[in-house]
Amino acid sequence: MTLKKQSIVVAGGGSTFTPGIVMMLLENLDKFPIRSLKFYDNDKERQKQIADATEVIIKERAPEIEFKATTDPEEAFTDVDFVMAHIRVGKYAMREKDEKIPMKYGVIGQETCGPGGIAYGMRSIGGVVEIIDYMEKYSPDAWMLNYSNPAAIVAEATRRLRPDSKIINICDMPVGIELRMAEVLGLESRKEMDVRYYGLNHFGWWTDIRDKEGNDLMPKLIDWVKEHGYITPKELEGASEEEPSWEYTFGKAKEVQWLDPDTLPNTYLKYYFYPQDEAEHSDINYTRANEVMDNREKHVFSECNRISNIKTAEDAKLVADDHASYIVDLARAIAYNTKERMLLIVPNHGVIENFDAEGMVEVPCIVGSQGPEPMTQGSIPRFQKGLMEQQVAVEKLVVDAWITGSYQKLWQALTLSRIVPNARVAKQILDDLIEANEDFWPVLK
Ligand SMILES: NC(=O)c1ccc[n+]([C@@H]2O[C@H](COP(=O)([O-])OP(=O)(O)OC[C@H]3O[C@@H](n4cnc5c(N)ncnc54)[C@H](O)[C@@H]3O)[C@@H](O)[C@H]2O)c1
Ligand SMILES: O=P(O)(O)OC[C@H]1O[C@H](O[C@H]2[C@H](O)[C@@H](O)[C@@H](O)O[C@@H]2CO)[C@H](O)[C@@H](O)[C@@H]1O
Ligand SMILES: [Mn+2]
Repeated sequence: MTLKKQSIVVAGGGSTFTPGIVMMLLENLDKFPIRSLKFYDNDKERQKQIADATEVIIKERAPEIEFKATTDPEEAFTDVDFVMAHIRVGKYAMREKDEKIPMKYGVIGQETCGPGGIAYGMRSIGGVVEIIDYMEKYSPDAWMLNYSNPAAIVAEATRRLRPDSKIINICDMPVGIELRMAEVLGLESRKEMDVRYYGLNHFGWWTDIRDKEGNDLMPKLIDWVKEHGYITPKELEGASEEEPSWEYTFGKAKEVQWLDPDTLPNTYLKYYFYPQDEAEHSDINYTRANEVMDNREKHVFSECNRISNIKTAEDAKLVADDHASYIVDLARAIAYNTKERMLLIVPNHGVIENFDAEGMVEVPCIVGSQGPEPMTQGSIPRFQKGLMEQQVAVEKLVVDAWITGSYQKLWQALTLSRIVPNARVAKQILDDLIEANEDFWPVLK
């Protein structure tokens, strides 16, 4: 069967993840053929560095694909089937502030969790909605596959502000963890596992993992994780290629797992269970944003500029990663009705029987041309229900604050977060964040 060739625009073409997505798309042309690939960004210079290298790569490896980079929305979003969005409103400079301002008050600053995530969410909502509107104006039949973070707040905002839009919010943290689970189990691929999982984005639990013969893989995984977290056997023997802060996170997962011995946790729960540990472990003068600027950002841009300068990508050191494989799986599922089973962020609507119907939950879905069809997860225990009710209220209050311009709602959101110790500290952090974000947030009264 001849597969329809797709037209894609990457929104946030200057993203450090764009090369990985390009490499993954080029590795999958047999399964996901492409006629046109465009980049869109609001920072021409940043995007140009990635685009110039991509031009060399495509000329050498897939010259039949029409490639263009632009900052013009009409040019970018006309005649596309998919918008693959991974923007970072305010870029790393603002991520650095998200991470350092809370630390002034002894509170962990993090990209998508707690005060850092709330600040990031207040910046992202406008940028993501703008891209949805461009897509619907210029390619009304297209789907938006959104990676832009903080996915939980962006998902709640798009549910409220664009309820009928064809947008799917996704996260690759479960993918990254499942890759490690597969290594622990000695499996060839994480796709040999069928999982049951529920939660909010960056706030969930695996409850059942089986192989294709239906054998229960949870006991072996639980035995490993309660001892080692998601550190793999190879890493345990000292053969780690992971960045130290990520290795620390995967190791910390064991202390998170202890809270519910029958499940396996998303790594991000450490921020909600051990916020003080995370603040003590963090250096206000050099946070994750600094690590990313010094490593991933430097590597991606220097490698892209090298390729552009020598005008060949023969020895390109750009790799497709989990982030990329997932978005191709999702695009294929929609384009060709593959009925792929994937964790996606969708409106609850009864998927979790005893949880807020209007909460955006991360659960296994069967994906076809009509989009995601969630798989019900039944009732959840009091512990997780209590945690999720509190966290979803934080996320909803942030969207309330953005929509209404309410200082009070945002103060409530910060105060309600498990990561912030009290209302006074919440207000101190809020007032600093308002000042730092004056170019990005709506005016709060
Ligand atoms: N969902 C997930 O699991 C997951 C995984 C990895 C990364 N991400 C997210 O992907 C995004 C990109 O990450 P990164 O580290 O590569 O960031 P980055 O700063 O390297 O790239 C983001 C790009 O977005 C552009 N941009 C910012 N605001 C824009 C706007 N309003 N319109 C168009 N373009 C805009 C920037 O100019 C930049 O080129 C971030 O939101 C990050 O959190 C999500
Ligand atoms: O601190 P960063 O920018 O390196 O990562 C923050 C993101 O971490 C998760 O994505 C990971 C993914 O889980 C891992 O498997 C691999 O693909 O790297 C990604 C980026 O490092 C998380 O899901 C994202 O939401 C975060 O933005
Ligand atoms: Mn994520």
